[in-house]
Amino acid sequence: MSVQNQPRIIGLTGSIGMGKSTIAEMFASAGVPVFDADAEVRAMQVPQGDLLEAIEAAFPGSTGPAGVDRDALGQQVFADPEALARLEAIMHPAVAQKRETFLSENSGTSLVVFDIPLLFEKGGHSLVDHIVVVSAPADVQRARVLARPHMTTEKFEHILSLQMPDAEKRAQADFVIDTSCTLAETQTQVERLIETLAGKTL
Ligand SMILES: CC(C)(COP(=O)(O)OP(=O)(O)OC[C@H]1O[C@@H](n2cnc3c(N)ncnc32)[C@H](O)[C@@H]1O)[C@@H](O)C(=O)NCCC(=O)NCCS
Ligand SMILES: Nc1ncnc2c1ncn2[C@@H]1O[C@H](COP(=O)(O)OP(=O)(O)OP(=O)(O)O)[C@@H](O)[C@H]1O
Repeated sequence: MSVQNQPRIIGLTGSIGMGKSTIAEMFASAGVPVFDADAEVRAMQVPQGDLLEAIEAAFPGSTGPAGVDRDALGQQVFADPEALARLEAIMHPAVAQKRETFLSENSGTSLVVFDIPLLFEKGGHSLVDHIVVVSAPADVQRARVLARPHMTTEKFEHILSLQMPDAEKRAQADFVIDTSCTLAETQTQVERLIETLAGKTL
């Protein structure tokens, strides 16, 4: 939670394919600094990335000249809860450290966003002041995800089963942004939300 001289923190989350990354970009273009947990994960998995060695040690053969082979590692860990927990134990403390650095770099700002896909699942909701859940009807979500390369119905359904159901996320949200409308309409929802939160006292 924010303390004096710390920015107010918006926790931005949502299940696979709901439009969270798109909304995060809208916050960033409105001038609100965004901490992107997924981008930090990816940055630590490229060649020379901070965690390449640790990942190779835990998952032999999962890295190469192009860094972590995310498709292959994804297939392995999404199929095996113990392996996923092992990967998370490597990634999450490192992401937490990057988040602290981001906060100290933005200590003069009034509002920041933590874009964290697994905000509820991993207890990150206790770190933030306002929870924003990005949501869309299940059929819209499914169509978006199945249109992605390397995605199958089985993989989509399995990832969904690892995530808290959308209805539960919405029930715990302070604000819900619906993305089943046009991008322009979503943009308006984001701008209104920033106005609301900028004027709000905790
Ligand atoms: C396993 C990896 C390599 C697969 O990469 P890939 O590019 O194939 O998939 P991507 O990252 O786009 O994830 C696809 C979907 O799965 C979800 N997902 C990712 N990690 C997890 C997880 N640990 N538990 C549940 N869902 C997850 C994402 O939110 C997304 O909706 C990658 O997801 C990873 O390194 N995950 C572990 C780190 C992590 O927990 N990240 C979450 C943010 S801290
Ligand atoms: N009104 C809308 N708001 C947001 N996204 C929309 C909207 N209409 C269509 N889309 C499209 O839906 C897709 C949402 O993908 P996005 O990567 O933002 O989802 P995500 O929730 O971050 O997914 P993941 O959890 O898998 O990373 C994008 O291709 C985006 O252009």
